[in-house]
Amino acid sequence: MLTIDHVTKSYGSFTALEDIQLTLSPGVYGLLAPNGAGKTTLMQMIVTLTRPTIGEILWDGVPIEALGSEYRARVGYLPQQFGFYKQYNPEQFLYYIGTLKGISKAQLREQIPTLLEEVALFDVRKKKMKQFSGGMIQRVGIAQALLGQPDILVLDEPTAGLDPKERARFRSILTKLARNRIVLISTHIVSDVESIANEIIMIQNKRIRYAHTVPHICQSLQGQVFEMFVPDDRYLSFASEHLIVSERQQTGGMDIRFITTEPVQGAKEVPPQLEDVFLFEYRDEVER
Ligand SMILES: Nc1ncnc2c1ncn2[C@@H]1O[C@H](COP(=O)(O)OP(=O)(O)OP(=O)(O)O)[C@@H](O)[C@H]1O
Repeated sequence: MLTIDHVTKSYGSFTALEDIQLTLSPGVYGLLAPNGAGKTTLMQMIVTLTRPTIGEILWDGVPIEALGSEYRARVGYLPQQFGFYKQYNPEQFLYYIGTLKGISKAQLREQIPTLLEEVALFDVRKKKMKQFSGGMIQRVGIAQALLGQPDILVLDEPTAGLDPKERARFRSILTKLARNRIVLISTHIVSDVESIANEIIMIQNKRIRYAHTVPHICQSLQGQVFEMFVPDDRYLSFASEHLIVSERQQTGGMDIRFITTEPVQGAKEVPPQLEDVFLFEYRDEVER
């Protein structure tokens, strides 16, 4: 179990995260927040690239700093900017990274073919990566993070730049990988994690806003999400009075999904979704 115990991180006089308190046990965690909220900072502390200014991180009750390399061997990390060698094929690259991680040749021979299968790259294992799509490169990135069979897998915006088909493939791969390990995925795209995360962690104003299941988080907007048709001539005044979460053009007006605490005539209440909560919580930060 990984415990983030009252962690604050400052860069000089700027505080990026404040009093973060989290407990992670095996499962998928979606770290969901707009850019700049501190997702990378939190992940970098978990993978020991940077240290908390205040507080500490513990693995099964022991501070990770005290565990040193023993802890780092249990962690797999895919950074936001993942550096790879275009001239290498995935198999060569995994041998190279595995050797740097100190994994024995025998273990690599056993692990690499399985990993390539798991991320659906076995058939292209001998192809140079310069020919690969963004999605294929990200899958190589996951495979390298999985070398050494880590207990904690940290993926920083792994779906950035991927098309919808690759995103779907990614979700199904991650679901399989999450058995018996902690998988922490950061994203600012709700649909990337909504269906696969056991728990969603939202950061707001440098603190944890939510760390809970999707249904539990959605309850926060129960009875406040509505849909209705708004004719063109009423659209502008409606938009200025309500928080619109989505809209679809129709003849003569718009089908609008919106959040309100006041009753609106003709509006139909609908069950809240995670996207509604995300747009509501970050209404001043998210560009729409
Ligand atoms: N080394 C650093 N020195 C100073 N400020 C930093 C440093 N690293 C991050 N920050 C600041 O801390 C805040 C959180 O950054 P962080 O990269 O953790 O956010 P993020 O949620 O991962 O966003 P993104 O997806 O854009 O990376 C930002 O305001 C950022 O400018």
